[in-house]
Amino acid sequence: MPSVFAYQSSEVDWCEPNFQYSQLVAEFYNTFSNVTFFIFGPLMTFLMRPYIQQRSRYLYVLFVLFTVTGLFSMYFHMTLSFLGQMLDEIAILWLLASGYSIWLPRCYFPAFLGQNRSRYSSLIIIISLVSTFLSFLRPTINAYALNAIGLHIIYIVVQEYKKTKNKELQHLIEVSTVIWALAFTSWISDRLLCSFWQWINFSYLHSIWHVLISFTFPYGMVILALVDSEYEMPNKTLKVRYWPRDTWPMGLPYVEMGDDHKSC
Ligand SMILES: CCCCCCCC/C=C\CCCCCCCC(=O)N[C@@H](CO)[C@H](O)/C=C/CCCCCCCCCCCCC
Ligand SMILES: [Ca+2]
Ligand SMILES: [Zn+2]
Repeated sequence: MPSVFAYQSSEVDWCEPNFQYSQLVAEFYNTFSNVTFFIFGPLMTFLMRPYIQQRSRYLYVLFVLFTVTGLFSMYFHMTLSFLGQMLDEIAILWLLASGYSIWLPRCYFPAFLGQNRSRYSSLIIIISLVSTFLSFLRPTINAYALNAIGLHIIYIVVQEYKKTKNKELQHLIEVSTVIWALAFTSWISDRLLCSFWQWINFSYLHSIWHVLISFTFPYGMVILALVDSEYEMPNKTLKVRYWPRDTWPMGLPYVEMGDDHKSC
């Protein structure tokens, strides 16, 4: 039984040919396409810190986990080791869990919890701990399970799209859902259609997944903050801004705290 640290000790191997450019980097493009995680993670943390300090400092955990996920994904693709795979997938699990515990609107809580967020968060922690142990039983299905959670997040967001009258929120949901759909299509194509992609000598879809899914993070943070504020901070206004300039045709969305509504 090879060591969990050993190169290619994971049962998962992506479509990109291995060790094409270096004996130290198994999948070159899949390794370095994670760089956007190291840009968006710290940048979004900096841009959204006024919101984080008003809403919940636990959001720093989510933002840090996003950056750490990119680091573990880089290590995973560099080595294709079992340790790399598990670090990557467990980081994603806890990233999603932190988002669920802070931002899932109470109306989606299981009925037996009532509207009690602290009891709900305790349930999320228990489920995440159990899932962490279960992830070692059939590691090859972990990523599919994590994508199924992603699909649930999209479902929640689409339900909120139907409820809201906020045109800017609707636009952000439309854009992020298209980005996520393109990302997931790239991910599943790399997994299931690798022989075709290798035949046409284009086996870089998983690298495209990394870049596209990293873009869902800024959009996801803004969407969930706007949705959450309608339920949890109805008297506060959030302003959507775009980095580096609002006036630029393309930019990274983030939220700023607006002036409080003074209820008379
Ligand atoms: C109410 C719930 C709030 C939850 C908010 C969470 C938002 C998280 C946003 C982005 C997370 C990106 C994580 C990407 C993982 C990158 C590492 C990677 O590629 N790992 C692969 C191996 O290298 C592995 O095979 C991937 C496994 C699948 C990961 C599934 C992630 C689901 C992300 C769902 C994003 C929904 C965004 C919704 C936008 C409105
Ligand atoms: Ca490979
Ligand atoms: Zn990857």
